[in-house]
Amino acid sequence: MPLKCKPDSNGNTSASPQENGFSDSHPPLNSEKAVQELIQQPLLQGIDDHLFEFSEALRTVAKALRQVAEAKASAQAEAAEWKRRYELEKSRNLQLEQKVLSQERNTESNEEKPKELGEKKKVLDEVAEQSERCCGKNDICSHEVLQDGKPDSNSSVTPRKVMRKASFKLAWCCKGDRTDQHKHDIVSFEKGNITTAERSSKQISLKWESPPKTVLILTKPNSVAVQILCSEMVRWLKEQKNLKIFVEPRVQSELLAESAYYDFVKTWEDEEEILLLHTKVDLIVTLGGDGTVLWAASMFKGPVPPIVPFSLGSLGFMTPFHSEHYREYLDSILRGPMSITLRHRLQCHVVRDAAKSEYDNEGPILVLNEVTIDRGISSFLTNLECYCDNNFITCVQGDGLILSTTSGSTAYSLAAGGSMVHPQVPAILFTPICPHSLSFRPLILPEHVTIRVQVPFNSRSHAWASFDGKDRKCLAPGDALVCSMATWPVPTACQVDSTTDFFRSIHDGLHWNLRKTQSFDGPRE
Ligand SMILES: NC(=O)c1ccc[n+]([C@@H]2O[C@H](COP(=O)([O-])OP(=O)(O)OC[C@H]3O[C@@H](n4cnc5c(N)ncnc54)[C@H](O)[C@@H]3O)[C@@H](O)[C@H]2O)c1
Ligand SMILES: Nc1ncnc2c1ncn2[C@@H]1O[C@H](COP(=O)(O)OP(=O)(O)OP(=O)(O)O)[C@@H](O)[C@H]1O
Repeated sequence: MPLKCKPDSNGNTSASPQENGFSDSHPPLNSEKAVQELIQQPLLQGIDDHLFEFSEALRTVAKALRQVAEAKASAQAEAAEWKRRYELEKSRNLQLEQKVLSQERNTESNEEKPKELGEKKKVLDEVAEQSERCCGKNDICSHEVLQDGKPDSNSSVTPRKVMRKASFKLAWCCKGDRTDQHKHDIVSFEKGNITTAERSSKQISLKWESPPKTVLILTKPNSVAVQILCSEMVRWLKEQKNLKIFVEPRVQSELLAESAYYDFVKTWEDEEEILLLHTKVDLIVTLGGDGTVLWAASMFKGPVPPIVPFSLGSLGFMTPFHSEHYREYLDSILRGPMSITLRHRLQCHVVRDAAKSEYDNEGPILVLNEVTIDRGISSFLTNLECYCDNNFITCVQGDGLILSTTSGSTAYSLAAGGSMVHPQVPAILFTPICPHSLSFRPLILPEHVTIRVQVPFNSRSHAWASFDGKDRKCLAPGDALVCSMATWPVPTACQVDSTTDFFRSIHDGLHWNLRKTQSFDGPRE
């Protein structure tokens, strides 16, 4: 029976002795019922306390287990990356050693001529130079990343015989400086002063070392204009440039339905072949809007060949090439050099509380724009605990949170009040969606951090994660999303250079800060 409360002289409420069954005239122990209540009351209280403590302890253990699982997964990912680099370096060295050996076999006498000695030294120097040239450590070496023609050593896919890819070099350059050396020093110490020796993100230029031979064309579905341009472009690339052409199975069927002439166009049959596409394709052409660029990037879970995005959508923030001039553009790109934007991607893991020590078995998801955690169809506020390198950032109470790349800064993050950031800036944007607070400002975090977004155990509702606006996944209370910068960027060709293209997009695409100019014929100081 619930106890009724009445206020005392101080206004506090307490149960009266009569109402709680204990009165002066009937001492408590005289009543069997009262005895039962007396015995049970402190006992229940004790059990509740113990249960509470026990559940708190369980939560702490679960949290510790989750942290261990996260640390383990990130160590495993790092180890796999080191292993991949090691294998790559080993096979490179082996190739070069074999080159030296075959040269030695060709030498007729044991007395090597000075010229041969010189050549041998050159090859050995090449070995040394290559191992020095790669960024090593934790840097992303564009040479290694983009010239990598080998399937991922972790991949479960059996490597098949692959075509040779065109090789190329990437070089940082700024106005007046077209050096093609990799430079890694960010600071130098001169007379005790710290100075910036080299900027990390200069304009990047791609120079082919051998001509590209294979092009993959990806198209927006369901568009007649795209279909017409695609068949015209395929014909031109084959007849004028003699290139091998890959398209999606859907597009191959469309082309063959149009004419049997297109029987030279190649495609793939299963997911395994898609995983190996980066070893065959020198260049990707996209025909559509930004969504088609996102689609192209999502097909490549590892290295991505350079993308040339032609604009056949309405906004086209990442598609600077106008389709009507495709011949001139492709002509110049196939000859090289071309400016590229290395667009960073985020790598996301869903950590299930139910699995405790296991990452979601679907593996990491790479996004070019953003990962969004929102309330889905639930009408409750989302309640998301956010950590940056295990430091508590804040609890997002609102419609959700966007973790965006700088390329995605002009997409959903912008609509939620985030800053627009040049795509070459290496950073992660932390932008709340409709936060129910007056002081929540968006953040921009450095590229090296790991962000964890946790749905609390006591959350009233589930949250939903979506990746570049697709593949929604439910996050139950206790689940978390862990996000960090991915190793594999997306190189997109620039029409002019990344800065000119960026400003052109925000002016032409978003009409940024457009206002009628004030007339000059008003009052003056
Ligand atoms: N409120 C919003 O602004 C909102 C809501 C949901 C999704 N989105 C964005 O849509 C993206 C998916 O694009 P889609 O084409 O597949 O879906 P979509 O067809 O719904 O198009 C979304 C719009 O966002 C634009 N867009 C996409 N990426 C951009 C970028 N990096 N910079 C500037 N604009 C960009 C596209 O051009 C398009 O106009 C998501 O990654 C998300 O960023 C935005
Ligand atoms: N090759 C493809 N296969 C399947 N879906 C695709 C493919 N290319 C694009 N899409 C999807 O089609 C949708 C529309 O594509 P896209 O954004 O390129 O065109 P758009 O909407 O006309 O352009 P804009 O947004 O600039 O108006 C996107 O959701 C995208 O994910």
